Amino acid sequence: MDFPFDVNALFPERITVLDNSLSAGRKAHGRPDPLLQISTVIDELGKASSKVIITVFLSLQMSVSVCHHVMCVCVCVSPQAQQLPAPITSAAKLQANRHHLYLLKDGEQNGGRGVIVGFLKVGYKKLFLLDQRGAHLETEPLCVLDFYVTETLQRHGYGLQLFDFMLKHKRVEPEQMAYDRPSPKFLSFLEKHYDLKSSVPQVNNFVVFSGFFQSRSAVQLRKVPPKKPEGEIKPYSLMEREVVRQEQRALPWPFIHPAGPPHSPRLLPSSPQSRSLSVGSSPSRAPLRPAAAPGTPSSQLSDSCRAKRTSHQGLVARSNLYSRPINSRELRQLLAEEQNPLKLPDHILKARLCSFRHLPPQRKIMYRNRPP
Ligand SMILES: CC(=O)SCCNC(=O)CCNC(=O)[C@H](O)C(C)(C)COP(=O)(O)OP(=O)(O)OC[C@H]1O[C@@H](n2cnc3c(N)ncnc32)[C@H](O)[C@@H]1OP(=O)(O)O
Repeated sequence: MDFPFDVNALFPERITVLDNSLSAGRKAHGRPDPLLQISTVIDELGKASSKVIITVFLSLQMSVSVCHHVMCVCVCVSPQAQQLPAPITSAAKLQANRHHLYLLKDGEQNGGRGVIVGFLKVGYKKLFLLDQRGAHLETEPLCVLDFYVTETLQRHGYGLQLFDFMLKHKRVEPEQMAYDRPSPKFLSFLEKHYDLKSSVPQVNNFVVFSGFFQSRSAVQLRKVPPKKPEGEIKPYSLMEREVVRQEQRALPWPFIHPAGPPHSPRLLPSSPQSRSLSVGSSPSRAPLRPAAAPGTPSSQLSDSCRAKRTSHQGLVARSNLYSRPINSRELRQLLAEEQNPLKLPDHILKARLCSFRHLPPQRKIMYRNRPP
């Protein structure tokens, strides 16, 4: 790839390592690095590399379209129109990340001004990977993120020169690295030059080879902590108990009881109507639902609830006539009187009696003294 400026002046070395400073090392002729030109080189290489990806993407897409919808093959005119990915490599992205970009030039070409042959971009990434046994590991390997050699110069050994340089520079072995969506050419390259062929299946786009997990120390591979053990998670039963406690606190007197024993069966706890079945006074909150039309099933239900509530208020009022805590027989009697003809189901009656029996003495006194 040639440029309208002197590549040799810009990049004195055969292979230049660029980082987020976009500095090419030695400054040519005492001048500051021509950032704009370096940015142009990176951007153009990034675009060229992404074209390869886009071509693969489009050919895959076309073949899928042809297979499944013979009549609906869409011709893609521009990457933007197809919402294809932006170049993986650009000057701006390099500046924004802690990656390293290796640039290979051929200084002899282009009338001695040199051409850019290709580039390789690497960087560390936090990855969750599966080992051969399927265990999740948190890793942060050096990853190959982008790799490109100009079309006309491929299969001339330039890729190998770049890759070998990077391995020495980073002091890393090929099997210790992860590869971000490697193309078939790149996979073939890795197999040919580094004998990397058996990859360990992953659920993300990264490819690692079998040596990856053996060659890493325990420090580099951190097992992803297992899901919280059951004991640490607040069990549902406890949460429910907490809810019950809150409900008990919220239950209007006298049907609350302080601890332990069974109490009124919970009937649709979220429904104000079901709540009012077991209360002795009107709900303090405004109704959550609009009033139902008369004659509808829900209006019948609320009528029945209202009647029951009135009945309970009556029960409270009558119990206040006693000058001592009433016993269960008396309560039963009161209930029978108050509920008639609205007979409470046995289990509710039983629960109420039970609830009453467990009222502490002071509550019973309050019960007695409570105004109607
Ligand atoms: C994580 C990523 O970056 S994935 C994207 C990788 N990049 C690409 O696919 C872009 C297009 N391809 C290229 O730019 C280059 O082919 C690279 C970077 C993959 C390899 O660079 P090269 O200079 O071609 O590699 P080099 O000459 O050192 O090695 C040649 C070997 O690479 C593989 N290879 C290179 N080109 C091809 C090709 N067209 N078809 C199949 N295999 C190929 C082969 O194994 C080849 O050996 P062979 O010729 O004996 O079959």
